[in-house]
Amino acid sequence: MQFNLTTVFIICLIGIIGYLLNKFILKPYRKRAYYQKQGASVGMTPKFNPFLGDYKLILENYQDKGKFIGHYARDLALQENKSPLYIFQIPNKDILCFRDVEYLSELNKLIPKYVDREPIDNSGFGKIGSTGGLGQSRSTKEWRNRRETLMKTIGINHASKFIPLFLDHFQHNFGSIKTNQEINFSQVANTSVFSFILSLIFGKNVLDQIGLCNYEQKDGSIKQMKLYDCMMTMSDDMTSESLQLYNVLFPELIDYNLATENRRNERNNKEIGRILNEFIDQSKETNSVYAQVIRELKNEPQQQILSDCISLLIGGHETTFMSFSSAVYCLKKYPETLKKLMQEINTIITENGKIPPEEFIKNFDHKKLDEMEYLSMFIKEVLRLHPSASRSLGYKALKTLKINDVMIPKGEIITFDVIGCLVNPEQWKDPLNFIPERFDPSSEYFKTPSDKNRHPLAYIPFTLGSRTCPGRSLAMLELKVAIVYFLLKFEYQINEADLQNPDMTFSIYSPFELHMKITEVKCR
Ligand code: HEM
Repeated sequence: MQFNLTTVFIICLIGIIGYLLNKFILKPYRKRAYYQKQGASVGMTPKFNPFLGDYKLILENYQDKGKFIGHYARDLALQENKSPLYIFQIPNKDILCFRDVEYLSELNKLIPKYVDREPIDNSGFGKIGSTGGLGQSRSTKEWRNRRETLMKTIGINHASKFIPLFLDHFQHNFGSIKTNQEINFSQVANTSVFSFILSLIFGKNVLDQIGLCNYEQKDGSIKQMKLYDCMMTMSDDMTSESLQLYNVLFPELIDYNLATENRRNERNNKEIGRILNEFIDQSKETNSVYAQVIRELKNEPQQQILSDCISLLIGGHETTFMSFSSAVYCLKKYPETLKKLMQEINTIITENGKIPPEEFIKNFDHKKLDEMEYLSMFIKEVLRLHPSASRSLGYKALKTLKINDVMIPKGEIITFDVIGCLVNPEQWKDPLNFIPERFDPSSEYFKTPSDKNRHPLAYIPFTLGSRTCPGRSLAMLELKVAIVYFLLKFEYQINEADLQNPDMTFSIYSPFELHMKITEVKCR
């Protein structure tokens, strides 16, 4: 018996050691060797760090310099020795990132038949619904049908009908700010965008009608919270959890909720789902996105539509308020840009003093936004230099593929290196300089450094193809309205140290918040 137990123990130990060696050392090295053999088209960090892979650099940067994952991708993209693809090696999950337009173009032709959506990790709000939502599902016929219906309801061609609702939420959160008040802009923008998108999806005043969540705190005690606070706390929790070393080393802990913290996140996720379901069951709302989709897609299960709506909520929240923060930040960092934009607002919006700002805000004429060419270029440049999503969601190679000169094995996880494309020095002149005019065909910056027209895939803040962001039109409109609203209403200051910080940027996983002083409230 004694002997048997010892043998079993030794066999198990050898098994575990073998598993760990394979996972952390053999597999990643094999992957590197595979791509190294294929020549210079696939880049990788010069030295592989056993156990942590490229995550070591990210963690160091995150902790020591206040940098975050997006910076890592940007730094990589700016390296001199550029390759069109690179592998980003994190324990158990190597990801092949595309950053060259020709390769992207080839990849795009293979989506969705041979390359399709694969969630990179299983964490997050996507689990609130019982099934994967819009952003996590494979591109089936049913998915296409659901996506088209949802896009119709978020107003792909006439999103302007949501402007009054949007302004209501902005006025509610920004309206009471006073002259000389110091504000955490990120927080106010976050609340405004979240409450807008939640109302758009589930109905006006949803936040007042929804019940309290029983949120499980880190010490195990339950705190009753409003849905908004619950989701925000959870989002912060999940960001910090995903950077915890144990989750980095063993992503299975997140996938299968094996660590205590992940189990707690899962329980809180379910609680948010319970509150939303409860609300939907008793809601009489008929105009919300959810209600419209339920009416149109009678054969789809209610829980699938709820999951899809949550995809919209998650996809349309952080990305948009972070981009708004970047825009407001850039205006102070680049005063010439602010001057030009104010001139355009004076000429087109307030017609050189003829229309008082408060009157314009009350009767917002969205057609005037279409005339604001500089505003459009400004937002495009903000999304180029500060993309709120530094890379796409995950895709998977469904069979072995050849993309140009690179063989990609079946099962490989693939993403678009959004930030890498947006600062690609072959496509953009002075890629790190903020120049809105680069979107003006008459500007010298409109062309590539070799004086050619830019490739259509050079500009991909929302990515491209059949899985491109379904909220892009809504997002562009929201940003235009939000910026005009903010500039008509406030004068503000951002402290010099923040303006001079070259790493300050606002995007998913960014550790920064935008603080400012409101120096004048120009209208109520
Ligand atoms: C400035 C704002 C936004 C940016 C920069 C942005 C960017 C992106 C990016 C890069 C993706 C990944 C696409 C891919 O994997 O190829 C994405 C997907 C998605 N976005 Fe957005 N987004 C924004 C706003 C919105 C809004 C307002 C909504 C909804 C109302 C939204 C909903 C979604 C959804 C549902 C997906 C998943 C699409 C799919 O897999 O089919 N996004 N977005």
